Amino acid sequence: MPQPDTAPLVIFDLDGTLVDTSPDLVASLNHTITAEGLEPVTYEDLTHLVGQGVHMMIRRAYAMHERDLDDATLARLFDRFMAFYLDTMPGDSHPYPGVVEALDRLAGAGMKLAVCTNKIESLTFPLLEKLGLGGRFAAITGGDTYAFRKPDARHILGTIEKAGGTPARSIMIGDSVNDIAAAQNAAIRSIAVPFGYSDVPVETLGADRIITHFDELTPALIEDLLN
Ligand SMILES: O=C(O)COP(=O)(O)O
Ligand SMILES: [Mg+2]
Repeated sequence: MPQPDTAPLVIFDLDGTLVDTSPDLVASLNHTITAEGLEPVTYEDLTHLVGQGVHMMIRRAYAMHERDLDDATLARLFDRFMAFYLDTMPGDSHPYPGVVEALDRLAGAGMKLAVCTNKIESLTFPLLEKLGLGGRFAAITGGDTYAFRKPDARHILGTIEKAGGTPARSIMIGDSVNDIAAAQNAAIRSIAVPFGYSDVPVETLGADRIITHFDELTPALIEDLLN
């Protein structure tokens, strides 16, 4: 049984929650697909493309343009995307307003922090490092850390275990259906943010709370949701 005084663990999604990566995701994807003669995607398209990693983003861009994509081309385009994204990282990507202050506030109150993202580790780790956020988390898990990823509950449960937390004292914060469904599947509390890349209104996701700015993310809110 978890002890009631176990430190809360606050788990963050990355793309569209902690960091606005949209300028660089769009630029890297367009660098990749326009070389194959496809029209560039727009920022509005991004909400339908992100969420399940780079391979899926390329696949969805091809599907959007009604173009076939064989496995060998996908592998080549993945390498092209990775090279460009890593080379230009962090580019224009930046933490959302109030993120750093919120992380300071929660850590200052003795809470643990973690990242659970479907972005693969080889992109997640350098991005967090380059933005100066890397050292703040008890655990960082990516879309390829396990053989499963959000919305699979085991991605969140694995993150909690790695961070030394307990499900009953953990809360997931994310921008998309993957995050809130994963939290529900893991039977933990969740908070949704409306400024990320959801393709549906976040009000429809069934999160326990919606915050519109990180200023609202306080130790008192976390304790309130966990009680
Ligand atoms: O990179 C993706 O496709 C999604 O990443 P996220 O889980 O951090 O939103
Ligand atoms: Mg996200």
